[in-house]
Amino acid sequence: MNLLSLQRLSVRFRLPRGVLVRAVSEASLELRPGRVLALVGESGCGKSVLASALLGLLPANAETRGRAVLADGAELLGAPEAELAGRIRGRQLGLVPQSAHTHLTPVRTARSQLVEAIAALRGPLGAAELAERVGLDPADLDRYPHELSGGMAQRVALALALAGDPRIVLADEPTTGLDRPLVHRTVDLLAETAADDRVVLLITHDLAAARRVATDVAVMYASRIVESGPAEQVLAEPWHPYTAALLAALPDGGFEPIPGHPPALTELDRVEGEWGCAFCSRCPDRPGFAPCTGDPELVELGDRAVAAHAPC
Ligand SMILES: Nc1ncnc2c1ncn2[C@@H]1O[C@H](COP(=O)(O)OP(=O)(O)OP(=O)(O)O)[C@@H](O)[C@H]1O
Ligand code: NI
Repeated sequence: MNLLSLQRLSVRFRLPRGVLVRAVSEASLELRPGRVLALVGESGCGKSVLASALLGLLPANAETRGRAVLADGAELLGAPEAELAGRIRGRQLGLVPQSAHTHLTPVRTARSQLVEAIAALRGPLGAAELAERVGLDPADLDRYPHELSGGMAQRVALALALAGDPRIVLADEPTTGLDRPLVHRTVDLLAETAADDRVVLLITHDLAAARRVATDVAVMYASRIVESGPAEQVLAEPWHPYTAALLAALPDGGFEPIPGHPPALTELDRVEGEWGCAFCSRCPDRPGFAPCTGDPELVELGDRAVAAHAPC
């Protein structure tokens, strides 16, 4: 059973003078209970836009296509704001923000913010129970945000995200700016959250953090998911040259940076039309200057999927 199923989700932004930004293209994902799905890829590839689409938080110039269906059959895309605010956000989908410290109101204790969230969302657990669930001493809830260590602030942020007892937790770059030990504690906490029969969508460009806790990985490049599957398989034996390049850029993968830059998201139709795949211009596997003859759409093979390259 899926808690959330994305079916060919696309998002584009309409800019003045008819310019279109293709931010998410045909993304399909299954979010299953007990799993941590890491959505990885370089900056600007569309990860946060995908999360915003699920939460109904896209700006007015955005257009969506495809489906995002909850376990009860509810469709998230295009759902009325009243339903999203009253029934979905916080209750079915919780959001762990990028920066826990700046997300908290500085002049109020953690407890008062948590109590308010529980009341607003009519959450089933009290503040002390939620604190315990995220490994926080309930006494620490009486601290003001500036009195919280980085680790405590992360735990408060997670407690806030869990206040409405959502089964789907979206964490968008929850480890940005943290030192390595705190990165580990934060993602371990998310993994514990998932073990509680929830699913965590961990959006990150920290592949090492993803490798630590993810059960599943989806790799995004220039608006498309180019590879997905069980984490241990995808990260040990990547099929897409972009996944391989990301792994080679890690310290223990050789520290080999990926040359060049992704194409502009306003240029993707042209680039894919010309080259078959948007990664081609950076692809180390590409023989000479022959374009990919593959289709950028995902092909499923068992529980893995990869954009079909005639090998780059
Ligand atoms: N309202 C908007 N109008 C036009 N373009 C937008 C809008 N919002 C986002 N974009 C573009 O969509 C693209 C995807 O952005 P997104 O924030 O999803 O990237 P990301 O993968 O989350 O990157 P990062 O790792 O930096 O967070 C970017 O090129 C961004 O400029
Ligand atoms: Ni290619």
